[in-house]
Amino acid sequence: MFDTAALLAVLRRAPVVPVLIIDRLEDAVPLGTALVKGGLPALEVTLRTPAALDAIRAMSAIPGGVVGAGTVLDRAQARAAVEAGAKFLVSPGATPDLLDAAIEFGVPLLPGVATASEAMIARDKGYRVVKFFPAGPAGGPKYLQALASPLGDMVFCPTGGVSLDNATDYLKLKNVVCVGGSWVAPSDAVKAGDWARVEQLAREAAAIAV
Ligand SMILES: O=C[C@H](O)COP(=O)(O)O
Ligand SMILES: CC(=O)C(=O)O
Repeated sequence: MFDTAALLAVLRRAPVVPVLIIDRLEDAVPLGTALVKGGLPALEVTLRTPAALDAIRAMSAIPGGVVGAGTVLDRAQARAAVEAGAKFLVSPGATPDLLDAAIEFGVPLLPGVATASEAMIARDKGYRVVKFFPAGPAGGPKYLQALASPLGDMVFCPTGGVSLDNATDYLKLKNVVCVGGSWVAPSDAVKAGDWARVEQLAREAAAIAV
């Protein structure tokens, strides 16, 4: 059975889960440290770059952080992420095999869904916490609000097009537990090694009040 409590324990630590694309391994620890210092402990390292798995390994040592893997597309990637030390997994969509694999591995998975049917497929496997992706293009807060009554026992982490400006529109919905977004780690700041800016963006995100 899927461990909903373990996933919620990670997602409830802050209103925002940073979605990270790490090209240079040497950026991983200072980037993660700035985010954690700013108040965002749950870090989603997307498996979109060759450095991602090593980044997860390195960032797992950051005090106060909880490092997970994003863009997990299949069972093999889920296994590799868990072996690298990922404490949670995130996917843009969900296949039945990925949903099963996370349960078998005993690692919390936040599977992506964009429709009621996709949410129901995850729900059938025991998932009650899912990612709404891509949140903005798929319909934004109004769409998600419309799912709250029929899918009354599910909660969402909207990701994709979320920013400091619109995060509250999602976070005030009763079926939203947190939001995900890359805006707290802009690629120009990461390239420049501007960790003070990242920490400040994290601080603003962590302080979002609903
Ligand atoms: O691929 C996109 C990530 O899920 C985050 O989306 P974002 O860059 O709009 O915050
Ligand atoms: C979209 C996202 O957050 C992911 O790639 O897992």
